[in-house]
Amino acid sequence: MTDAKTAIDETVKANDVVLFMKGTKSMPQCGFSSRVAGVLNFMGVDYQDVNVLEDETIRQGIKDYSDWPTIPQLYIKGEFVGGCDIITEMTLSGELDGMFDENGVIYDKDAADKIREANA
Ligand SMILES: N[C@@H](CCC(=O)N[C@@H](CS)C(=O)NCC(=O)O)C(=O)O
Repeated sequence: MTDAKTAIDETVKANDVVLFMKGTKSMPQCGFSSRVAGVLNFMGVDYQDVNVLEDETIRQGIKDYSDWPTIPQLYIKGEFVGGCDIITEMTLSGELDGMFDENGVIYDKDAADKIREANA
């Protein structure tokens, strides 16, 4: 295993929810990352953010790890869930709530409903 793959593997296994993003959860540096972090922040999810702009090997490594060409990338319990488009759709459909429920991830259901109401 490469160093990057090992580091990614350890991170997604050690944290229930991980967002590989450009920038940080408090200061995203890309609109796509900002959107996903914004959803998770608004829903009060406790997640680990990984700023790929700080490490080129992680930036490339995460694309190889998931075989997905772009960032952001959200992982729940070690499994790749999706990027910005997928997470946006899953938020609006309620599928993300279901995935959090199934995996015991704590989040604010009212906040999730508010996002859906605002986008109805
Ligand atoms: N449609 C994508 C949008 C994300 C995207 O296009 N990301 C680009 C620009 S931030 C990217 O990661 N490019 C490769 C790179 O910058 O390493 C999604 O749903 O996540």
